[in-house]
Amino acid sequence: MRQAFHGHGASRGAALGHARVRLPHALDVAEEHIEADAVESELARLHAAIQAVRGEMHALRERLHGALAHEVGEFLDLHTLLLDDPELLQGLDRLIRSGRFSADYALRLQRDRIAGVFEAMDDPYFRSRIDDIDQVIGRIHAALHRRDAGMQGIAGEILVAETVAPAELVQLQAQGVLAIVTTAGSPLSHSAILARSLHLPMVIGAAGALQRVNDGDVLAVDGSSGLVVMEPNAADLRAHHQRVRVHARERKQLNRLRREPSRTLDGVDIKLYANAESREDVAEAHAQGAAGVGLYRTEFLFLQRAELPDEDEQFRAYRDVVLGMTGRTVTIRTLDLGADKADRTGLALRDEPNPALGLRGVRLSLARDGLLETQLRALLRASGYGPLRILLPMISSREEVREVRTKLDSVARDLRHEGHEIATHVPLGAMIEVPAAAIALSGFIGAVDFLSVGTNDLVQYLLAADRNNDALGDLYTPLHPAVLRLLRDVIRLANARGKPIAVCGEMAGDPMFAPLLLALGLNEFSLHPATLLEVRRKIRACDLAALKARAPALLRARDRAAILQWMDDCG
Ligand SMILES: C=C(OP(=O)(O)O)C(=O)O
Repeated sequence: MRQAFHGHGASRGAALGHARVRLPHALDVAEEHIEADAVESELARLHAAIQAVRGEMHALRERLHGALAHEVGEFLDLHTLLLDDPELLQGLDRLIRSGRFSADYALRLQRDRIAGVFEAMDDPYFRSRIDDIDQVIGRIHAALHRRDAGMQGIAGEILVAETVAPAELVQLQAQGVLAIVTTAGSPLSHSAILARSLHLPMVIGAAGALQRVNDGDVLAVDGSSGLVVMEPNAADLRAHHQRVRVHARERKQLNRLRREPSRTLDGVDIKLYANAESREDVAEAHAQGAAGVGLYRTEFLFLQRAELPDEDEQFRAYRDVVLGMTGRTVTIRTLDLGADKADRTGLALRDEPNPALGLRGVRLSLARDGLLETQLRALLRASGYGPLRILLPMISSREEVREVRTKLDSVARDLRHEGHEIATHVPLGAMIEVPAAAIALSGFIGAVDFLSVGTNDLVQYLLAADRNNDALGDLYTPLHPAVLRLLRDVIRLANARGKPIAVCGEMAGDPMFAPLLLALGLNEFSLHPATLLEVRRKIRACDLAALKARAPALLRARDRAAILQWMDDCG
């Protein structure tokens, strides 16, 4: 019987196909004992399963590159850590050896024990990690029964689940899943962001779908409006086919925008730069007609390896980005390790009590002998090949900018002395992501050449809401009056002082935020190339003067609902 579910459209695109339902993970295994002489073979079965999961995760990581390697890699690292956790492994062995439990039941006992510890913690971050434990244990359980935890045979089907982890999303896409429908989660979650960059249709928060939909039911999914129809009737099918036609036409039209300017209806050119962290991203940025690279994340060079890249290796990487953009400006951010960007080089501290507030970004670069100098040397050498700007992460004070500036000048003198060809002026900019930097900007704006607002971190620090904690749901959002007012102040000051300013957080890559950012006076965006054309299309439909006239109403908004209303009114 026809039934409709309404969720949030998290990633555009329409899909029609059979449902594959995955009920929330519950290891519903009854208590099961084994004979004494079966202990060794049960242990061997378990160890083989764990080994198979390690192999699966390794293979998954090998398939990742570019932004995916960074975004999904974090989750894979966490899952690998959990998989190698001695307490988990020894606990399982103990339960099988001494308790004579089957491997399945031992897994269930260990899952419940670890989840119990996490559930009892006050810290919502740890509570939210139970999902990761379930995924790791679920993978081992699937491997014990030689099933693929990534749901084999899902090609051409639509997954209906409570949530889907980012790492899984990549695997599901590789397996040919048509679309994803979840009953929980937020459109700003990592998985939603990832689905958008993978162009995989996704609806989030389709309440009731798990209770009503069964394997094999036919679903029509609209990733734009968030509508999911089970057993669609003739009218639904017509609507679906119409959506597919519209979507195909839109893609075609979008592709035509590659060579068009990002110009508002009233003729103002807006610069759309790309965020990148790999050769592939740079090539895509170039192909989509980005004005340049607005944020090149150099962490990519330092992650997933034990030894530091030396000056020459860094130089070659930065030079290739500059060459790849054929004369368009390239903005390279100095190392932003620490907090959620964990490394294996031993540079970042391991056990900080509060890593997001710890030794990260420029603080780490300044604290480690020679680290910044080596990177600045490599960057300045690359500046001999085309326009390059240097961007500093996690700036919170004037002193930090000055310290880097002094080092930059001294490194430039040395390089010239050594006979290197470097640009006469390499602009130095600061990320505005720490509220203190935003508030005290007037005190150091004179010391920088440009600014880039990292809204991902700015929002987390301003609202005291961890960006990686899905349990916080709507609390982590740019749709807060404090965020908008701070953005307005920072953009206004930069514009008044003639300093170029971009927003380079996820917010800039979501077309729905474009009118709001334009109203606040922003002229430059830096975003993942996957959504660049959609943002360009949105900008081309905006009347900048009209939006600016409505900015006071936006800034008067007292809550999220009022901001959303403003966004609705302004299209
Ligand atoms: C772009 C940003 O930096 P990160 O690489 O930490 O997401 C940001 O914080 O908005």
